[in-house]
Amino acid sequence: MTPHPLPDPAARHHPEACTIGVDFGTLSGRAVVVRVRDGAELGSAVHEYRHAVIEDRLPSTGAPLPPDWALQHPEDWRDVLRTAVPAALADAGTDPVRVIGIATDFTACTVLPTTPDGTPLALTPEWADRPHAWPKLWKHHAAQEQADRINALAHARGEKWIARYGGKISSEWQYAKALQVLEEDPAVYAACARWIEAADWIVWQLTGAESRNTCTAGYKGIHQDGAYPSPAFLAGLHPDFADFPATRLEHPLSPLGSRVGGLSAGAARWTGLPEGIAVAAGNVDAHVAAPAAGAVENGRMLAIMGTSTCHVLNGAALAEVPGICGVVDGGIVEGSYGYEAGQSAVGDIFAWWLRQGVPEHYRAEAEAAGEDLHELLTRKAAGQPVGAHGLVALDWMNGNRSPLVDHHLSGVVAGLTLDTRPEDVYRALLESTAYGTRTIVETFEEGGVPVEEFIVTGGLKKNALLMQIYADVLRRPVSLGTSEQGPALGSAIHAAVAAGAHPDVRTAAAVMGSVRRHAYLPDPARADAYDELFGEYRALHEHFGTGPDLLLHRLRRIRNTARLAADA
Ligand SMILES: Nc1ncnc2c1ncn2[C@@H]1O[C@H](COP(=O)(O)OP(=O)(O)O)[C@@H](O)[C@H]1O
Ligand SMILES: O=C(CO)[C@H](O)[C@H](O)COP(=O)(O)O
Repeated sequence: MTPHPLPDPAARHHPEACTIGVDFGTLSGRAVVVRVRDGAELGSAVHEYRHAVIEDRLPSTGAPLPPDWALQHPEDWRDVLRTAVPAALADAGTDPVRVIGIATDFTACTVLPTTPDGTPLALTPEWADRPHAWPKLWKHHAAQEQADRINALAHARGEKWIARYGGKISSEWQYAKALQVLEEDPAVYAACARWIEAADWIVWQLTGAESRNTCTAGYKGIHQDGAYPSPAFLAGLHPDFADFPATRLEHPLSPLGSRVGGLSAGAARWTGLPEGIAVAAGNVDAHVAAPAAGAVENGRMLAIMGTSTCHVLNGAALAEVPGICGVVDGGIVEGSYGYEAGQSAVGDIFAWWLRQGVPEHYRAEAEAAGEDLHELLTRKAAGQPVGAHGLVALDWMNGNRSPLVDHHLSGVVAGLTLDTRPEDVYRALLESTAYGTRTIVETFEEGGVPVEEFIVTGGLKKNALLMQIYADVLRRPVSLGTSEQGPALGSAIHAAVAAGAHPDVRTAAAVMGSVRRHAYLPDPARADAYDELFGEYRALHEHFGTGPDLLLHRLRRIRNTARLAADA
């Protein structure tokens, strides 16, 4: 077969030159085609993962999964490349020859064990029946016990890096998950040649060669000051864990926006793109969005609001802020310290209430009105005065990522009466996530990292009531990234840099990114009313989230014991 002619280096200067950004979210992958000279989004497509989030049963055997597990299927990710990319090209009507580069971003820490050539253990006949062989999605929360031990030992040994992660490493990140595999299925751990973020694995699928990016290594892999945690520290967790980084992580790290290879012939066939075009280093679905939404300058916090929310923020100086997810030099963009915090469930909380708390006649009403349930409940909830429902909720249905870093906490709704309606609870849940974000903003400011602007991107920015609630609760304007696919646009921007169309991410962001500043302004009267309710939220936060013997932990223990006994 005659190989594809390698792309003409001059192609990057063609006025219709474009790049592809592919955003791998929790529930779907989204591809966009973006013109590099102005950031115009020429076309897009979405592909829903066939297996969505695997929480109940292992796909290969049907065996029940233990509580707090969350897996995904690697073929669902490859399907995005085979379907959403060609569909986005078709939607754009773009000749593939105009595409000069592709970049991807992924949820993180979504991590999987592979063979030396990158084959997921989950897709091998020998290991497919073992739950620990499967990719652990970022929201896999069954490694909290391992995370607790990691944190206790890090503080006991005075590890310098622990302060870079707010004083606590999350059970959602690479080490707790890997330690859980080692302790619960050592054979799988032994067969694992590479423990790799899906953000890097998908790039491996595009180029045919392994690469590792600085973003996931820094925020999820505890790579700080040029090194991973020491063998002495790791041996203190488990004697066979001492060489975990050296054997399963070690690889040269590629900066964000760098070219890590050319599109392989196989990936060219999947995607319909020219073989050899630039492929950018992998990235995280939150951090990647900063250049798309005017958030590369220091002090501009970007909230990527979807299933969960990530708050990414650049700062001029290194500060040790308690309870954040992490700070990495150049972790968002070169030249700044990149800070990350987050809420492990936001859209997921609203989806839960739509599934469980809405009566059938509401569904019928929505269908008759041609609305989805979010739109119906939002419309019903919009008119009531602040506080009229008498509710305050804790947005911890999937644990608390920041600032408590505890995924065995759970949600609370206070103030329920026999008159409470579904839209009242829906609104209280919307508000609870705003209170959680205000707690994070205040944590950064108290920690010495200024937050001068609050910008939103992600699927939730379309909910006008939610955005106005955030402006009122935060007592500050809410700006909006204008793209409907912020992370995917961010990836396309990184692809443009990798392809040489722009010299660096900051320059590309100025040309290709776009933000609608101060789209929502706080209403002083509502903001005053929310100050009182935020005070009640903080009282619940302290009561249920801090202290030595927590009711929510006891309930989690009782729940898990009962479920495991029932499955035995
Ligand atoms: N109108 C809406 N108002 C509030 N939440 C919404 C609305 N529409 C969808 N959602 C929530 O958005 C989440 C999906 O966010 P999205 O950014 O599209 O995906 P991902 O989290 O995979 O990146 C779901 O949890 C869903 O419940
Ligand atoms: O922790 C993350 C980034 O650091 C995850 O990627 C994020 O929480 C999940 O993304 P989404 O809510 O868009 O599905």
